[in-house]
Amino acid sequence: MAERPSTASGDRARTPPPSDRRLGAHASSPRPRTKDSNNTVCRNLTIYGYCRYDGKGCAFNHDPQSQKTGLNGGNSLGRGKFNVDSPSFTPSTPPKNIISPKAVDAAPFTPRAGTAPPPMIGALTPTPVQPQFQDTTNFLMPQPMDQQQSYHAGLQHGFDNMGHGDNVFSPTKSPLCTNAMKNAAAMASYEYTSQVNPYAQGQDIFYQPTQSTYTIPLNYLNYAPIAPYTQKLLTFQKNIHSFFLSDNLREELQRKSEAARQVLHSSLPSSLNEYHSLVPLDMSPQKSTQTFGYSSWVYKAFSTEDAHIYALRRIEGFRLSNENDIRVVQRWKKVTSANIVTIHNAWTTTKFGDSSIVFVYDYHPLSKTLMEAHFGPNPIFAGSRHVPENVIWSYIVQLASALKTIHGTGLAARVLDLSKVLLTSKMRIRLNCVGILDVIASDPAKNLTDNQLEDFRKLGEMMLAIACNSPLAVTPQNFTKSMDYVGKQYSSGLREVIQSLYQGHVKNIDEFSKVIAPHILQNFNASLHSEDALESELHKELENGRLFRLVSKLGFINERPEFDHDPRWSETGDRYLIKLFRDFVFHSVDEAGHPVVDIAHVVTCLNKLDAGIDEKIMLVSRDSLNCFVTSYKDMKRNIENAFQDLLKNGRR
Ligand SMILES: Nc1ncnc2c1ncn2[C@@H]1O[C@H](COP(=O)(O)OP(=O)(O)OP(=O)(O)O)[C@@H](O)[C@H]1O
Repeated sequence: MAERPSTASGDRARTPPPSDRRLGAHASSPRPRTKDSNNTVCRNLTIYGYCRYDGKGCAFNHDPQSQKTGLNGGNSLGRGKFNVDSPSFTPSTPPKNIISPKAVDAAPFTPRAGTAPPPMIGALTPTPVQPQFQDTTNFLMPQPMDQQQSYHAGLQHGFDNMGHGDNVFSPTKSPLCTNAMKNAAAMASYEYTSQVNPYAQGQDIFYQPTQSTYTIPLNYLNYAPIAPYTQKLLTFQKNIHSFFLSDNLREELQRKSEAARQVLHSSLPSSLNEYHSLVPLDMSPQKSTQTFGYSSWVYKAFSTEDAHIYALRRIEGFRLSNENDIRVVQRWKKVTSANIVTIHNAWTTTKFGDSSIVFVYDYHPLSKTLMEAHFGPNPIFAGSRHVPENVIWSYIVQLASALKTIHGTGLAARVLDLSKVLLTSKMRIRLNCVGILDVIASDPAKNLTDNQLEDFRKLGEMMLAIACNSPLAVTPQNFTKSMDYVGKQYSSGLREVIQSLYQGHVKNIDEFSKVIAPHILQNFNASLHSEDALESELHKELENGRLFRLVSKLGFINERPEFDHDPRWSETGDRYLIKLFRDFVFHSVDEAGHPVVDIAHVVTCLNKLDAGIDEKIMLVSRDSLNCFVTSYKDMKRNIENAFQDLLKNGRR
């Protein structure tokens, strides 16, 4: 058997459509039959002027003479019976129905259905097929393609390979797939057409197009998962996790969402400025005045201005003596860093029955302070003998990043303390309560440089406490013992960094950044990995959102009670097919009549429907007496028409 030409240069024209390869060698090939091909001028000559497979297996006619003389009618070059040299056409008898000149005054034609595509008669009228068609061998034979179709399919197939090469949704290969499904899928003849542009049907309220034209019909709707791939599966293997957000991430997000929406009836003020529904976040009964010199309280609250959730920190019993002190908040508002909890506002209030000052910060649900995370009742590294070194480096790098921003703005953090650093998600920390001390304890005697040096010293103290797993390790009398412990458990690099921070040898953030540069790069790499993983997760949900909209459409259309008595709604025409299609997608049964619950099948069908591909499907009536052969493309149009009908009468 001559080898089939298939190159990237356009000769792919004769590459069989995917269905051929998928269905095996017995499926008929779209290659031209020898008898016809001898006479048919090779299309590559027409397009490229030559055929690189001339004499190497291409079965078409490559004789330039035959093109000139119009062999086979010469129609492939437009030089057949009728061409530019033909004499002009004069009818031998005058036409009977001549259009009257009055027709010029006729009203212009306005299509009733707006821009909706014209219905295809064949598709609107389902053709009952007798049950003997269940002999699927009939369907295994794809229609022979003419040269034009073949060329088109070749191009389309080449394009399709870009995003769909692995055929991840081939139901015929799915291990979960039943024979009933396989039969239906085997009937498929994949002839992707260039007309399918799912976003170009401007009537769809779910897919409002932003651009009206595409030069290439991009097939956006084929599912193509992106790296990183957590599991190595074969192309035909799929599991439920490949379609949805991972369980752990989903649970974490759900729990955060639940915490954010929590409300509580309490004796707290019902509102503070534009904030309402206060929920206390500070559960510890002991109030320490160590950081601010005052007791502080934290509440979650909703804003009436933007409906976002914020954390309000109240400093109890503070009386503002100088109005200018609060202005520094404006400077702090401009300090934006991924490692700082952003401050938004501050004002004084007497609503708590005393004179307090309230600072507004971003709210990070379910966050813990480093003090709670490492020394609270459920420490995060309870199982291990000491905190892993990479965790401590990550803390150092993140807090150095916060200090770089703060010091670079001409400010000092002044709140580096284990109880003022929030762990907002895994290994992700943010410096909290920035700006408070500049308002309530402005100290003109201490200049900015002193405060910045103090920031480094405090950072050293925090890291020493975490490395030794004890807040008491930082006292001057324990220092030598603590450093010995760090020297034994961790690398000399970490020991030196902690020691120089603690002893005040670090003078500025740029110098310090150079010392920890290798760890900054390591952290940067880790955060890019994490970003990739999250993007991959996001990508899965993107597909699900689209499919959910499609399922919603089906739900809107099927089994509408108000049309129950209208036989035209669900038992005839398009809607009947939609109903059967719904059965095909969701209500499949295996050979023994048992329900098939296979989400891979559902996702596959919905993706194909959304893409509106030409693949054929067989829909069987519920009494099994009739079968209908239709295509996803027709189903897509039917559903769209039915949905548009609903919209015409309904309220949105
Ligand atoms: N911006 C915020 N978003 C979400 N939760 C926060 C925020 N700020 C603080 N919290 C939470 O509120 C709780 C109390 O925080 P706080 O800073 O008062 O710690 P603390 O250990 O009680 O300190 P102190 O003893 O100084 O009051 C902590 O569990 C913390 O996670």
